[in-house]
Amino acid sequence: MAERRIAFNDVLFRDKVVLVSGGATGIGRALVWILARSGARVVTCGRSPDKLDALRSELADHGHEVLAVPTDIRNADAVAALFAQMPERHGRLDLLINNAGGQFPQAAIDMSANGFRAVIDNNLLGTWSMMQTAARHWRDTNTPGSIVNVVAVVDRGILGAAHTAAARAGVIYLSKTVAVEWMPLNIRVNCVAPGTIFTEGMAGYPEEAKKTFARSNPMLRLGDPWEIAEACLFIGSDASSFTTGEILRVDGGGQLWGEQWTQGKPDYFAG
Ligand SMILES: CCCCCCCCCCC/C=C/C(=O)SCCNC(=O)CCNC(=O)[C@H](O)C(C)(C)COP(=O)(O)OP(=O)(O)OC[C@H]1O[C@@H](n2cnc3c(N)ncnc32)[C@H](O)[C@@H]1OP(=O)(O)O
Ligand SMILES: NC(=O)C1=CN([C@@H]2O[C@H](COP(=O)(O)OP(=O)(O)OC[C@H]3O[C@@H](n4cnc5c(N)ncnc54)[C@H](OP(=O)(O)O)[C@@H]3O)[C@@H](O)[C@H]2O)C=CC1
Repeated sequence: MAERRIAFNDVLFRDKVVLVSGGATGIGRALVWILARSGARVVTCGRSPDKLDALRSELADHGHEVLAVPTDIRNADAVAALFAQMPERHGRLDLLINNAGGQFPQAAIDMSANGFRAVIDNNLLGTWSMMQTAARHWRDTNTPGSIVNVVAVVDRGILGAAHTAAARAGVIYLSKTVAVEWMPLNIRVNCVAPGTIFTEGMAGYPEEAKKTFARSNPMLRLGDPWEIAEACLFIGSDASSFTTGEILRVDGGGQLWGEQWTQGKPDYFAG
């Protein structure tokens, strides 16, 4: 990531302040790298201080300074404290990328109330807390802003992940709604929906399921975190200044052809 080619020039983000949630691993880590190398001042957060320390030192080894603040996006006080640090450190915020999230694969019929709630809390309520806090900051400082929410391709549901399908659909329709409500505040709100992307997050999925992930799209391969990061850069930046309320699917065509079973394909559908 220190060397990889970037599709955009290095002017787009020079001196912009960008907050990326969940930046220590996977797609978030690619985002932090690409933004830092594009000249942005990057702030990130996550629950694990150890993972954030590792990220910070990896970037520092290549001359990039990143502010990484342990924060659980489900905790409203922690989110407020995170946002309070930014003006102090960087003077402003230009772009928020809500990438933090996660779920576990399980048949909907077996989900406990608490398990379902945990995923809604993380992906819908946590993301909303970040969105609203950012919007209030931009309103109160009378400055423009841009939000990118990393969601998922929910058009055909997400088999074996009903909780996250519900949460991501919630984020998509929240985004469409506030894209209009917040336009008078000069805030754009868009979503990037990754297909199946090879990240650390895959560790929690059964081997049987993982063997089939490449067949979730007509390219017959997994996506790469960098491919999602570049899409976020495009839609979050001035390169897409006339775009708001949009969902950019980056899934190798998976919304058109392919199957994704997070728990493996049941016998009923086999053959
Ligand atoms: C986004 C769409 C993806 C679609 C699928 C794509 C398929 C291929 C993708 C492979 C690549 C990865 C995709 C990713 O999304 S990667 C991101 C994955 N990363 C993570 O999921 C990590 C973050 N996840 C979590 O932190 C947790 O899973 C979560 C937030 C959901 C819960 O955290 P919390 O700390 O609140 O959890 P608790 O331990 O307190 O448990 C709360 C209840 O949830 C139940 N639970 C938790 N884990 C499981 C499990 N593995 N199986 C069943 N139930 C689980 C837990 O039992 C609690 O409920 P109860 O009190 O009733 O027991
Ligand atoms: N990979 C894929 O195929 C797909 C991924 N996505 C979504 O893209 C995003 C990134 O996924 P990916 O990179 O694969 O997964 P990872 O698990 O690698 O990354 C998720 C990051 O979010 C952080 N995080 C999770 N919950 C919280 C929380 N409550 N507060 C703060 N940080 C949190 C994690 O750090 P920590 O555990 O330290 O908090 C972690 O660094 C997620 O929202 C994911 O669901 C969507 C579709 C497909």
